[in-house]
Amino acid sequence: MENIKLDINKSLGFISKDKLAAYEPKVRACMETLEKGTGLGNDFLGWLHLPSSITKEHLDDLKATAQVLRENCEVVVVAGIGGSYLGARAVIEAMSNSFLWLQEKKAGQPTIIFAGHNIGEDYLYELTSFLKDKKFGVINISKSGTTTETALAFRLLKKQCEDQRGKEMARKVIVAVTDAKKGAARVTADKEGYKSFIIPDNVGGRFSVLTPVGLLPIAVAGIDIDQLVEGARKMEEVCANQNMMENPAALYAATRNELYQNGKKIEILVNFQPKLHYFMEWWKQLYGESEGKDHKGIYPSSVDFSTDLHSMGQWIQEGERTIYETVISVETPNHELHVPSDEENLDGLNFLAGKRVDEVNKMAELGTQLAHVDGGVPNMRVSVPKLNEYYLGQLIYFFEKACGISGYLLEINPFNQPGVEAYKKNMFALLNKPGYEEETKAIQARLK
Ligand SMILES: O=P(O)(O)OC[C@H]1O[C@H](O)[C@H](O)[C@@H](O)[C@@H]1O
Repeated sequence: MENIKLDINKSLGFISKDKLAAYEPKVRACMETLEKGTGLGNDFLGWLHLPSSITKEHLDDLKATAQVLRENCEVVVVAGIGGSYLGARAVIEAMSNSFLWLQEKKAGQPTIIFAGHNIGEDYLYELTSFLKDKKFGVINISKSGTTTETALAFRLLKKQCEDQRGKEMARKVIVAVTDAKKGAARVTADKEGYKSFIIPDNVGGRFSVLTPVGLLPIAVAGIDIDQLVEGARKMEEVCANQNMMENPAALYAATRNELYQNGKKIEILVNFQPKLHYFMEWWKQLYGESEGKDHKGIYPSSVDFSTDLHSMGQWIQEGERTIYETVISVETPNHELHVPSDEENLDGLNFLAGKRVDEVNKMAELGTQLAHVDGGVPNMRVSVPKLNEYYLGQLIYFFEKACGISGYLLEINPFNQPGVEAYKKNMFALLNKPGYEEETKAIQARLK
């Protein structure tokens, strides 16, 4: 079977080949640091050999729990934020029919809804109203078990589920994914007797999609988690290659760092398949939280093409030249659709008649690549044979491994996120959270 492939040719006009080649020993050293666990953040390396260490028993346990939710729920609400929801959402949206939510519901195929990733009162009001006559379940996902957004949504959902379905059924259809010992989510799960899964200590949120954080909701959505893990396993093998040119993660890490050294401060991840929108969101957290430190780091951004060519295309073509693009290109769509011919040709589209829609999309992709490279935007391309679980698994591991290497190349700790606490501290102080009395006083004084 083929693998995903990285093509950096269209970046080489912007960086020196020799300088890129000089990354080989550095990249190898970063890979060794990861393997030996001798670098910064080395207590968060559980993701590195995660795919190859997942057992069949673990997958069976996840699938059995998913089945309980599938059999007993019309709707399953996945409560989580950041790394505790983006991976699941990325895979579920990539693998689901775009119009699933409008289709007639099938028994045993619950609708998946996400919550706990915002504090929008209208969002939560509308969600709880929608759930009023629904047989729903909840997967409460939080590594720390104390994240305000998620805890707040879960408080509402738990009560509603118990009120509507009774304590006993609620116990069956509420599942927790959290730390083994710490946090309020663990305390609640143990006290209420919920089925729970553990997020390993050494896997940070943004690297946790292949733990129950991602695997459970993905399995509930009816998506093949065996294949997802299988694809990741394959990439774990491919990305262990010491030869930089044969290791896509190493090559991607080296190329983006050399682009960065040449003033390309912003990476735009591009898709030409709207189903990949949330995959980009997952990727943004992975790279943004990992690399944005010590006043360094490429800013990860994303666009959905061709949609955003009609909104952001101008900026990308002619704006400040601090950007480069990484395109995720799906080689073959899962369905076939041809452009019909029309005798009258009123719309003038007969030049496309008989072509597959994807042929038009691919020419948009090629035309965009040529235009943007001409406009001074370096381009990398990750080609994906098909949009399926196996290749999504490959993509996930490829980007994770590259992120670890890239962070070490940048000489930061890619596995912590101290900056995220700043807003939380202020919010807790403003809300008079017990334990924040001093901060409350200080912040009130600032606001006078
Ligand atoms: O899983 P949780 O502990 O609820 O955390 C959810 C998310 O929020 C935090 O603020 C972190 O910045 C993220 O890395 C994390 O993924």
